[in-house]
Amino acid sequence: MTSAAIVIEDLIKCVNFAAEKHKNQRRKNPEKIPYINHPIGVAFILTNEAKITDVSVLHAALLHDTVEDTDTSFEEIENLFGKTVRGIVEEVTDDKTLPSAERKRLQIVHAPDSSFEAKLVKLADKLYNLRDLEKSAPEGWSEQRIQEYFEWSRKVVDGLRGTNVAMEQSLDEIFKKRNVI
Ligand SMILES: Nc1nc2c(ncn2[C@@H]2O[C@H](COP(=O)(O)OP(=O)(O)O)[C@@H](OP(=O)(O)OP(=O)(O)O)[C@H]2O)c(=O)[nH]1
Ligand SMILES: [Mn+2]
Repeated sequence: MTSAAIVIEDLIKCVNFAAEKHKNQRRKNPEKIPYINHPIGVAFILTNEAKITDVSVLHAALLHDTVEDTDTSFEEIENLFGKTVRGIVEEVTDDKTLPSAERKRLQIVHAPDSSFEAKLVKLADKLYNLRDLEKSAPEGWSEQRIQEYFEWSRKVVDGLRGTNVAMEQSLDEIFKKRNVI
């Protein structure tokens, strides 16, 4: 097989793995979109808008919520996709045993110390989620909760800057529209 064929085969294996893991989950918005649309959309922002070709980053984008939100373990990811991908996924995974407010605080604190690869995944994750929020918010979210998510995201993104011009510009336009500047 050519190296291009190996890369494609590995990426399809990864999309399939993420789809299996998220198969019973839906997004929280009223449309109940399949959860897998989110990790695929994050990977697509990275290829299409951020012009990222680092395959480990694309794998990590596809897998970024599997440990946080499904029964997937870091060992499983390492066995199937290698140590580099495992490392990036570990960096972008919140500790779900902590209360939500503490997880949110830690995202702000840890953002500047993240690797370049993890920062790329985090920027794309935030961009996808903020665009999603602009379209239709999760059921039960008040205007205040939506605004707080924008304000918190701004603080996380501030710690991720200097990583990718295209994504940071798109995020800044969203923050400006929301008066979070
Ligand atoms: N905007 C939006 N978000 C949804 C929807 N369905 C699920 N989510 C997920 O919910 C998370 C944001 O909701 P919160 O209530 O703030 O998060 P929490 O569960 O971690 O406390 C995001 O997690 P995450 O991807 O891990 O990112 P992060 O917010 O933890 O950085 C996002 O992917 C939806 O319909 N719209
Ligand atoms: Mn996510």
